[in-house]
Amino acid sequence: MADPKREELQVKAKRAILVSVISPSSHINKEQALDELKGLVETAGVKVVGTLVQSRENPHPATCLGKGKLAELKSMVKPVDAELIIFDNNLSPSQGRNIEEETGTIIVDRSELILDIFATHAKTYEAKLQVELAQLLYFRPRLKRLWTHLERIEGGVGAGRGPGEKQLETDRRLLDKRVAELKRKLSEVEKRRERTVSNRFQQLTVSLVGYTNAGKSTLMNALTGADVYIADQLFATLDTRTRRWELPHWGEILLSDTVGFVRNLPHHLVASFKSTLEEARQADLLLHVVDSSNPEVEHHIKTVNEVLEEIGIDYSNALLVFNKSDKVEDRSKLDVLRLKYENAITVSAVSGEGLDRLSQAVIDRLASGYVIVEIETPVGNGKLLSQLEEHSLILSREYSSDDTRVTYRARIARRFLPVLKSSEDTEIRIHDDGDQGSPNQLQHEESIHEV
Ligand SMILES: Nc1nc2c(ncn2[C@@H]2O[C@H](COP(=O)(O)OP(=O)(O)OP(=O)(O)O)[C@@H](O)[C@H]2O)c(=O)[nH]1
Ligand SMILES: [Mg+2]
Repeated sequence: MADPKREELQVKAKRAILVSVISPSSHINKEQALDELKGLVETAGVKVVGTLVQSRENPHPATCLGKGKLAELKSMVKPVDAELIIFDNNLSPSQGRNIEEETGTIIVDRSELILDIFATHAKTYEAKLQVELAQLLYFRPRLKRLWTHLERIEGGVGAGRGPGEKQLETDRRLLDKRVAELKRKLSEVEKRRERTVSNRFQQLTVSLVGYTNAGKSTLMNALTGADVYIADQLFATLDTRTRRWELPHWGEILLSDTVGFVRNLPHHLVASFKSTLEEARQADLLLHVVDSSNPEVEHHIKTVNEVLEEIGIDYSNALLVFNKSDKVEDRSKLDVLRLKYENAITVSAVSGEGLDRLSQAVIDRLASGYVIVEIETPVGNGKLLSQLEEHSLILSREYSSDDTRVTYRARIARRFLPVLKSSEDTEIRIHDDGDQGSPNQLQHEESIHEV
């Protein structure tokens, strides 16, 4: 069921020249400049037929490339039969138009390309709404150019002249209407999600975040087993990116996967993907997965942290996971990284190396925020039971021999401890040991209430 409106916005041409304008002081050198873009382009199903990199202090305000390079680009198009030119830079609407006029070829910039990839990959209802919204917002100021695309694609007469202002006005109004409609639908979905997420208080959640291609999904499969999609009634509203993860000697938690980050993420996309990252915002712990075999690893870490900050997710407690250790050729580089990021865990989602250590580190992190409580109370203390059900995970109930009293054992976040009020006939004991809350190993006891 292709949505014709969306179809129009997708890159259809298949042969492309890739272009990048980089600053001479950039950490990226000319040879590497297009590596990432090549990966993105291939994901979009486009064939690279030529490349051009210019080192320039600042992109030219009118054409991004300097005059000479622009002429060079123009001369490259015909011999290789390029159907479009893809810039690694983000172009202003007028830069895009100018380059298009100069080269006579469709121009796609970094944001458009990423939007296009997201549009093809969006699977869930919400993701589709978000991508469409992001696309419309991005294209709005570029409508004029888009019309030129369409005319060229259809080989229409008057290519390059663009539609009359009147037509543009009508289009903008239609577009604004659709934007409003998408926003309304999204806010409904968000409300529903908020409810689902907050209902899941008792179940601890860990979220995987990280640069695109770091191996988040692979790690998710390795940790949770390939086919354990959630089919349980209670979580029926979750999509398949959240799975159960059985931590040894700890119990079951939820692990959720998120969309990958890239540098220069289109601004509108960041905003509209905020709610997709709601899982990450509510998570008890973030696992920040990085591809430790990638030479850009430190920049990836920085980018991810910047995006997290931009969308208001606290990453100070994230646990860094150096993935793909099997692929690292120069182990000494990995050692340097590990010295720098001392608490990071090194793993390979493919070979399984380090996964046990990762589970243990996750348990240690989660445990520090939780304690086990033992509460003895008369049977029928409904108020206490409902408090426990709301704020803790009940691990066991045991009745006294005459069935008049019950002892609950429950795991509760420290911050919720004040909720539990002792009374004359209720005794609360907190088990707070080095293992902080592992349900199987209770040692030291600390009583907050003496009967
Ligand atoms: N050698 C090696 N390859 C890995 C490892 N983990 C993941 N990969 C590969 O890296 C590629 C990307 O893996 P994904 O799991 O899709 O990465 P992702 O982080 O989910 O990517 P996005 O969903 O695009 O953000 C795949 O080809 C994986 O097979 C690993 O530990 N070692
Ligand atoms: Mg993935």
